[in-house]
Amino acid sequence: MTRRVYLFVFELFWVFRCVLCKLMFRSQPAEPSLSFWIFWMRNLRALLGIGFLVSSRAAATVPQTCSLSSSANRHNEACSGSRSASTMAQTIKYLGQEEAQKVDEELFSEYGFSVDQLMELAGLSCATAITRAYPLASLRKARPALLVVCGPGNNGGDGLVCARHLRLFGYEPTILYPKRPNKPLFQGLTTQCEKMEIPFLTEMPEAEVIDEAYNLVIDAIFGFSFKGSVREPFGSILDQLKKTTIPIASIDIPSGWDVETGSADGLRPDTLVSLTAPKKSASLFRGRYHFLGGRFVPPGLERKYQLNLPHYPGTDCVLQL
Ligand SMILES: NC(=O)C1=CN([C@@H]2O[C@H](COP(=O)(O)OP(=O)(O)OC[C@H]3O[C@@H](n4cnc5c(N)ncnc54)[C@H](O)[C@@H]3O)[C@@H](O)[C@H]2O)[C@H](O)CC1
Ligand SMILES: [K+]
Repeated sequence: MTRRVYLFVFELFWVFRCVLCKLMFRSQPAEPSLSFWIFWMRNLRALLGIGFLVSSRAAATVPQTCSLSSSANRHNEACSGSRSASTMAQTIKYLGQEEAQKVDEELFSEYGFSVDQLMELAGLSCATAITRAYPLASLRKARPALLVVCGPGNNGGDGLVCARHLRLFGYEPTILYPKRPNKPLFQGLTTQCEKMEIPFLTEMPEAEVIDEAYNLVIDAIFGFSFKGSVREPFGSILDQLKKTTIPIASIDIPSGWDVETGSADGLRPDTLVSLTAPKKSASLFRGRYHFLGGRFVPPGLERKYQLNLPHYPGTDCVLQL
């Protein structure tokens, strides 16, 4: 600490000298090198760090300071260390259906989010997870073609957003969207995809055609509001998907699975992207990649539902579990 104070005084002196030279002689002392300035900034930051440490110790009642973003990475690293240590001891919570719906409702009613906001973040998380699990260079077919199957609720909306981002990431998604809700949100998302020149299919291809034409299927049919036995046209669509051999990436829940108890003869996705927090059925997921996405949970909501979410690294919107 004494060394840091000494350095800081020295650096202040240097700056003062520069200013003085400039004013008195309209000249500059030997130009400090870039490495000098980096050195100077680092130590100034270190000194400010000391100040922050002292003031945060004094304010011992402030429970969590990790959400401060601009106190440099050094602070974030310190937080991530302590946070991951604490979350390692507790395990991430797997939500039941009702609880998942309550968390969702509270995000809108108590925390002021809008659906399209969260859908955008959820869809971006899914697209990012897909780029991690299936990078463009790893795809087997000459064209980076993907099939995105969208259902009638918000899970389908996540699929549309995901497709749009994947298009921007260099993939070639094609969308099947057989039941389109008559709401401005979904109409807007559909228009955006059309304007991104993403083709829409009018009917579900046979499993062999899918295997031939695409590298991956993105399953955005049902999420945490799915209940009962599957109604048409989704029964036939899921039957085809079960027969495909290319990987399936499911958004939030493998479609057709009971949200809590899964399905013995349902889809077997290769990837699952759980949004906000995994649902109970995710414990039965046996694919290769399980990601957590939807990095938008406010701390109060996380505490209330004891979600024990793991720490997302840096600015990532997705985390492999
Ligand atoms: N908080 C978050 O994490 C967010 C998650 N998002 C995504 O939203 C879905 C949940 O959306 P919701 O609209 O509530 O439900 P679903 O998409 O699961 O589908 C409802 C839709 O499906 C029909 N349906 C239900 N059961 C059946 C059935 N047995 N057969 C046929 N059709 C059925 C129902 O009638 C509705 O039309 C969540 O999983 C996330 O993916 C948000 O995007 C952002 C916030
Ligand atoms: K799904």
